Amino acid sequence: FLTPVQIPSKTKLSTRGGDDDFGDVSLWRIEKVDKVFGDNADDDDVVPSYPNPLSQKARIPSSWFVDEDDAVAAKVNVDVHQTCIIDEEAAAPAFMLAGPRMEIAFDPEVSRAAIVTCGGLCPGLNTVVREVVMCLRRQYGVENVYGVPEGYRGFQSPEDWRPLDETVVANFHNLGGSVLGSSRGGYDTKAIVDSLAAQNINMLFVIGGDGTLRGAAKIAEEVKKRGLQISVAVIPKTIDNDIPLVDRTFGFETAVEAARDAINVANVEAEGFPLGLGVVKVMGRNSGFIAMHAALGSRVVDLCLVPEVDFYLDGPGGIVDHLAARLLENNKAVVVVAEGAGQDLIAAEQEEEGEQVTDLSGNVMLEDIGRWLADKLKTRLGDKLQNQTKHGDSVSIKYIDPSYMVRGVPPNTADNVYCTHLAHNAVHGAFAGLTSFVVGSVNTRECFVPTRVLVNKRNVIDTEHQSLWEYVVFDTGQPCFQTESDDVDRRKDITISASGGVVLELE
Ligand SMILES: Nc1ncnc2c1ncn2[C@@H]1O[C@H](COP(=O)(O)OP(=O)(O)OP(=O)(O)O)[C@@H](O)[C@H]1O
Ligand SMILES: O=P(O)(O)OC[C@H]1O[C@](O)(CO)[C@@H](O)[C@@H]1O
Ligand SMILES: [Mg+2]
Repeated sequence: FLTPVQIPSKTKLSTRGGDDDFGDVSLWRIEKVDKVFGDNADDDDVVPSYPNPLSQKARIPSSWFVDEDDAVAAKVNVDVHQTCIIDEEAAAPAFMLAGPRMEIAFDPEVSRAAIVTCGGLCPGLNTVVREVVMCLRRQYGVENVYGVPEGYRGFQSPEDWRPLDETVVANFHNLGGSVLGSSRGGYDTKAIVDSLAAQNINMLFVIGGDGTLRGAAKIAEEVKKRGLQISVAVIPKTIDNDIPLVDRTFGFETAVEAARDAINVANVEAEGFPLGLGVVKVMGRNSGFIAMHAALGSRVVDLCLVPEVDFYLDGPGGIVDHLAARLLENNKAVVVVAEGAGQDLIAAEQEEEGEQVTDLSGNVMLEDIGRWLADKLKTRLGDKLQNQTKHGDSVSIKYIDPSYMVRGVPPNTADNVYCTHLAHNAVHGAFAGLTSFVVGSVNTRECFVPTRVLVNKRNVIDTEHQSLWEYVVFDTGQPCFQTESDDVDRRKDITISASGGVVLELE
């Protein structure tokens, strides 16, 4: 599946020296997603082909259709002297460009599709469902589209599946939460594929986060093992933005706006009281993107704590000194703490290592860093600032945990537009006969990323390169807790995700 794109040997390529003629080199390798009808040459012969109904519509220009080898480069920073990659190993993958193909692999008249929403609720879930239905029915003429209720476990009760059409979903894009319902746990590969086969489904659209994606990869694998022709398309969803490689997940920006509102209230409270200290805890599980973006967006934050950067309370360079100085200087301060930050500090205080509590999906439940931090700061700053002010004020802590307020809201316009891109391209990918792919924006271009490239990886804040995190440290003036890691080659290592993230390999 690694088809190097050969450039004619006479192509002149500027390079840092040596002769200009490299002979045949691969400019990049295109990561091709799996095909529903088999991924080796013999199967290609049997891949059915139908004209895309879109191409029958007079007003659609042929330029709207995408060719097989159109791709999106995953790496955006390359060494300025190197305009092509000679060493195959160094070659960054490029991902297949999303979009409609002139020829499609499924007959729309007999296609039957299922849509499922899994994991935590997220602004935009219903918009994706709406747009998958609209694209299937209006652009491809598919009659039978079903909504699977309550996440993966809904496959076990096909009698509860909801027929979806343009009328049913008309107002979905204005609704928060999931009209179909979601859940955690309840995953059973065999039961899911049995149900897909029994209901003659040939396209499955899975909307979920990192956990859902792991499940979808297993479904696609089982489908392939059984020789079934079912396309499994994943639309990545999570307010945490912890899906790697893609620029962002839908719902994230809406959640950031809601978190920013909570931070602004904390600032109002902090400004309204002598030595007011606003402390805000925000969701994001093991990544700090919501905290980082909301802190930057509000511009009133003196300290932003994220899971990716360890911090300490006491002593030189600790957060207590930093906040004490800010409170004495401005008579107020605001702290944003991501819910996954500081878990090591809480664990260090617990006598014996407790049994890790997990949710129904196996996610480790987090300790409440917000309350823990507010309590610690109240005592430490109380002592430190005692009698430091004219009226002998002590610190006045205003603790805000917006919790589900950041994800239960309807999607903002930017997320609704993004959901439309993702949903329609998931349908185009399925009709192209592709499977086990995640549709997402990489360097602002929608493409199909093979699910296998994303499984067991997490998008985390990039604290090593010129990225958003640097602006946080500049803007808040907070202690920079990172040690200088000199083994980072700043030129070649890149930030793939536009939200200032890099890929963390999970063990
Ligand atoms: N490794 C796995 N294999 C199969 N299914 C999984 C796996 N991990 C999670 N799932 C299933 O995927 C679904 C969603 O997972 P999870 O609850 O972790 O939410 P998520 O998809 O990560 O979304 P979010 O992070 O936004 O909550 C659940 O039904 C869960 O059982
Ligand atoms: O929905 P639950 O099970 O309460 O889980 C909350 C978690 O879900 C998320 O909203 C999405 O993963 C996290 O940010 C948060 O920690
Ligand atoms: Mg998750």
